[in-house]
Amino acid sequence: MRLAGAALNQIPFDWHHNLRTIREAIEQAKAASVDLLCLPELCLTGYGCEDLFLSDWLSAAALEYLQQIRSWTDGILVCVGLPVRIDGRTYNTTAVLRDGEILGFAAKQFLANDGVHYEPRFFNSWPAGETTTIKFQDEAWPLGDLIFEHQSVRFGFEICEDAWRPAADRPAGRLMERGVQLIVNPSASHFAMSKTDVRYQLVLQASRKYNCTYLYANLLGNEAGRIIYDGEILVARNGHLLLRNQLLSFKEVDLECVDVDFTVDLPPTDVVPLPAPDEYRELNQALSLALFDYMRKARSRGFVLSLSGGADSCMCAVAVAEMVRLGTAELGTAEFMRRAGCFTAEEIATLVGPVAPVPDHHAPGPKDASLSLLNQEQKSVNQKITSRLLTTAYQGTVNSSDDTFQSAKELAEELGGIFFDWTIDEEVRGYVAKIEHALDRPLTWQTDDLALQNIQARVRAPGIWLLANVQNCLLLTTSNRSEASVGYCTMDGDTAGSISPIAGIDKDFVKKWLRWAEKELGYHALRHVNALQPTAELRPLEDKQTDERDLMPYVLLNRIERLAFYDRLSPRQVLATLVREETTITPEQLKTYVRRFYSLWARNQWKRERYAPAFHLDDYNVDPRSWLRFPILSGGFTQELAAL
Ligand SMILES: Nc1ncnc2c1ncn2[C@@H]1O[C@H](COP(=O)(O)OP(=O)(O)OC[C@H]2O[C@@H]([n+]3cccc(C(=O)O)c3)[C@H](O)[C@@H]2O)[C@@H](O)[C@H]1O
Ligand SMILES: Nc1ncnc2c1ncn2[C@@H]1O[C@H](COP(=O)(O)OP(=O)(O)OP(=O)(O)O)[C@@H](O)[C@H]1O
Ligand SMILES: NC(=O)CC[C@H](N)C(=O)O
Repeated sequence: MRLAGAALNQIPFDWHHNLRTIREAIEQAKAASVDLLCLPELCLTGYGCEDLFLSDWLSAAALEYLQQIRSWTDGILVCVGLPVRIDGRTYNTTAVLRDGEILGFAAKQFLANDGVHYEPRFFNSWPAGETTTIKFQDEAWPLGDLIFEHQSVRFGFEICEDAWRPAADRPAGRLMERGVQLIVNPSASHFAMSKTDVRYQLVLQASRKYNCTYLYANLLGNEAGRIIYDGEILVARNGHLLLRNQLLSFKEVDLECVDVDFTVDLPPTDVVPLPAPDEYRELNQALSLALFDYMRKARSRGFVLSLSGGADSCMCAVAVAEMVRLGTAELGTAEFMRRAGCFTAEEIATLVGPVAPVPDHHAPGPKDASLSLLNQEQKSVNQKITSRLLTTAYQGTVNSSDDTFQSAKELAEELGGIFFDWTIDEEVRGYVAKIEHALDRPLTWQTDDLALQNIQARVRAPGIWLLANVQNCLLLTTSNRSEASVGYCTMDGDTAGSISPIAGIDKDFVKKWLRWAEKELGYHALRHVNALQPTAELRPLEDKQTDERDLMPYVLLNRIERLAFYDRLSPRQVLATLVREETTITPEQLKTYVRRFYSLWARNQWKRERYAPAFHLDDYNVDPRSWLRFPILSGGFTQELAAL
């Protein structure tokens, strides 16, 4: 039997788009003589419809649209994910279609309720062993804990989270008792660095443990704004890996197939581990794809960035250039520009000649392209595209240094982005003078340190917003997770913007990634920033302000953050862990850092609530709208910290 999975890049309740990609996948599968095709979880509506899943109309519309898909399934069995609402309860299901008929709906039994997932808010879990009937017009179909048969192969479902539960709970064991040979898993499993390894083990070990064939297909791309899907497709049999695709493709449909002969036994084998994932490369691909999808789905014309020459803004700039490099390498220049949605046919023709009307489904995947050196011609084409998609500005003050200016200017030139440079001292002086006049006293660094820092960061916002508005672009804000944790940012100043691409990753990782990008991606201009200490450059230069002097070493900040909010330890436990781990810092100093972290954390929840939408990239983040909820007003750990 020829099995296929198709990763789809969907958009919440964009029926036209979602049906088009589903149809495209089915057509590709038919052309490849596929017998059974698995599409991702909830691919008909999109996974990220949020509270709309609670409305009657969304599921009703999905069932209507499912009827259109029936006629595309002649000669093939297709699994299509959609919500079904029965008696005011919504179930997360996969419809099984064949030869124009709906055979039934398998329903998800375990709902994802951790990290970025809030499924129990929208869905009800389906009880194991039960079935019901749903009616539509004059037809009725079974729904629930079902098994199916195709070409004499019995198969059943685990829908995403179903497979992440302990062996005693998950459906697989019960499916085996019912004689199933194939488990199909349609998923919407969010990207996080290194997560592919966990998924690989899950699928391979299940195929081994249950002595079965396991077919897994994930969603693809930045579906709804924050969460990225890597489009992983896996097929395993009795511990053998039969198929694993390139992840994080820029294609809308990534179909992969493999033949399995169910009439012949395959002796079980121990699972061969994957090589350790390269997180720098993974992040590069995920960030590039996330930006591309966000830009085109928001119907924007590119990005504007206040480029300080420091680590955070340099990383954001490189990410846009990498979006162009990886996207053109996989899709080809013309198709990349067409999909970006903001280039005219004339612009595309000028850069690449006559536009190819049909995308090439067999173009190499992102892995092939990610680290290969570009020829000079493609490099120059990419720079021209980047000049349309990235506008940057250095906005200096008397506190800015030549080092950061050079870093910003050279990087923008190397990437091909537009670079402007102006100073904001006049505006800062204007505001300060107004307030001095109003208060009838001078503002000084001795009395008004933070306020004088913040006004500089804020004065940078209106100009860069104006530039973004006139160009119809998204303003990138450069905050990282470490800054977000301790509120080391000026609200409505350097937080101003419409997306925060790197707010999910910590500052230490940002610095390491930039060193990797200089060496592996060959961006030589990064040598400047890689030689700099992170600094806000908001105090007079002779003050030698650095982030780590204001706060604490970033590695330590990151460790405290993880212990406190990923491992969920108490302040006392965090301190005890640090004292055990850190041999070069005194316990008294560690106590100061722990106290500083927790008080800044609690005081700055309101800032995290106001960050621009951020991508989920690491195994956790501090965004209250995706991973980590925390009260805005609280006791602030006062007693816990006093007791340390
Ligand atoms: N719970 C709450 N809900 C709502 N608002 C609350 C609040 N608690 C305080 N506030 C208000 O917050 C305001 C203070 O916040 P805000 O004005 O943002 O400023 P603030 O947090 O006081 O200071 C900003 C910090 O970020 C650092 N910074 C700024 C800019 C750039 C960089 C860099 O790394 O480049 C670093 C700077 O060195 C300083 O340490 C006050 O007006 C206060 O009333
Ligand atoms: N001179 C400047 N010109 C333009 N933008 C600036 C300037 N200084 C600060 N900014 C903006 O404010 C943001 C916050 O500054 P921050 O210091 O946190 O980041 P960074 O300068 O990119 O990195 P680092 O902290 O490593 O120096 C910058 O990323 C940038 O968008
Ligand atoms: N959609 C889901 O059920 C996803 C949950 C699963 N734990 C994952 O992260 O992949």
